[in-house]
Amino acid sequence: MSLSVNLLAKIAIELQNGISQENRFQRLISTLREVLDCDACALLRYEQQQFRPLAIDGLSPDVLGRRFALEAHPRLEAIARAGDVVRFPADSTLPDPYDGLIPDQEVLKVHACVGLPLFASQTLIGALTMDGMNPTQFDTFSDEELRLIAVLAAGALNNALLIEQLENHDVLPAPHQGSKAPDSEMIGLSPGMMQLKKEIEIVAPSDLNVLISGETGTGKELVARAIHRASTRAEKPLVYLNCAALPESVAESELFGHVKGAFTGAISNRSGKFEMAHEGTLFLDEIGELSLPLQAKLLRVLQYGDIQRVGDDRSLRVDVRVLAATNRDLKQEVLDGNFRADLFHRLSVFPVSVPALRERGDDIALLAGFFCEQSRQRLGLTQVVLSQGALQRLLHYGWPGNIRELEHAIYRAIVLARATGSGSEVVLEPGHFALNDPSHSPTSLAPVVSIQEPAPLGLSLRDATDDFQRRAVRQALTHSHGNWAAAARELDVNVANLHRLAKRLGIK
Ligand SMILES: Nc1ncnc2c1ncn2[C@@H]1O[C@H](COP(=O)(O)OP(=O)(O)OP(=O)(O)O)[C@@H](O)[C@H]1O
Repeated sequence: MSLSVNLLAKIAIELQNGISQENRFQRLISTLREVLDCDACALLRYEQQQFRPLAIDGLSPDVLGRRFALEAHPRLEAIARAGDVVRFPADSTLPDPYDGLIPDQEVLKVHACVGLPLFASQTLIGALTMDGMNPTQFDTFSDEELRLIAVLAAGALNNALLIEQLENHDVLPAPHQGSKAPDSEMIGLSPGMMQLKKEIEIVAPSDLNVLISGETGTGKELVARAIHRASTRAEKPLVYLNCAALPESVAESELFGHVKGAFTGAISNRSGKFEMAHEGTLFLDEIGELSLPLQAKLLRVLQYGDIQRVGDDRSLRVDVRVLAATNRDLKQEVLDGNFRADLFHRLSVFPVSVPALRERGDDIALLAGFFCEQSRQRLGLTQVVLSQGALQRLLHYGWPGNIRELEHAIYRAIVLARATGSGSEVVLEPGHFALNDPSHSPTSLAPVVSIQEPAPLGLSLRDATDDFQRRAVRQALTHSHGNWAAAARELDVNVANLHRLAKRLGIK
């Protein structure tokens, strides 16, 4: 079958109809899959040397969260470089980015594969990929016909992107709104995440202080980065300070700096985080851990916009936007007398709440795909596939440690699967995930695991050490009913160090 005028007209009309719809990309891809009779079809956006799936049909849901770096995917690189229709030979040995990701096709052997680069004013903006299990599936379509589809799809994609920009009120991208760095992209399409992204867009260009709340590991730091990146201060520094890891003795100097001789050890003048963040943004992580005396000093800066270095009488004016994050219920902390009400109101001019992973539905699949692809590259593997069983397991787990826990779980599962399997293609099965808490409630603690159990075989020394430390910390937290100070005493470590360690291990 070749494309009749009627079929081409159908594609054009469907594309046009879909443009203003929210699911515009999905409509585009479903029409193409039907008309071209593909087994799998994807529309990818090209940005910063990587392809990002915008819509997929016939592919595993986690593909939507994967990011395909050009350098790591020779087929996609060929499409990006070609400038025209690319028909891969059915027996091509170039690895296929969708190998193992088409349901019921565990291994993509001989198959038909066509890639269409999409251009707007000679700039590559995306690609369409089509896969068919019948090696001759696309032979009936001429290059001319496929080119026509590419032109129609490129037009639709470009229009949709323009509409998106207009809806976001940025007709032309301002310099400070440059594309996000690939490693700080916020993955997620669930209603909660879409709402959060909207709120970030609204608040970023204002100069308001923002209080970002959410459970541990939900991505509060990522939200802070996104706000800074989309603000008028983007070209200036974003300075980070974790209030939980701040020993009381040096906290004031860390925040406001000190002058030479202010205290023993102050051998020279030193600027604090506020000065470093001048004209930029200061991100105060775990603000709920700040002591009451320091809260009073912070409030002063927010009120009057000046600071005093420790040991100095003079005031320095600073222009800093403060973003603060907490996983505590700060309102409750105010009621309990642990947090100043006036500071709370100053910080939470615009409160933003980051949803827990268990409330994000299918985002779990997207994030799992994102971390599979990230770990695949990190470990130099050819392919990492999430089996249906494993995906179901992830979807039904409570994720008390949220995205950080998912990220670590995927990485650990891949290391395990690699150690027990052979070759560089890894399939993650439910057994590779040690998730013990399917009925998580927000107050439940991490599962109790005996630290006597040996580490799983096949882990590197570093992974085995991490595994042991993770168990020890969890056990101490269980004994202390979640009281970090008591857990730190049991483990004989400093509480700030324990917070840091737990964060690195994905426990908090
Ligand atoms: N939407 C997301 N897409 C991709 N990665 C994410 C997303 N949200 C969080 N992450 C990743 O999860 C990890 C934890 O995120 P982050 O440190 O921002 O969480 P947090 O809420 O600040 O945690 P804590 O309360 O412990 O400080 C990071 O590696 C981050 O890159």
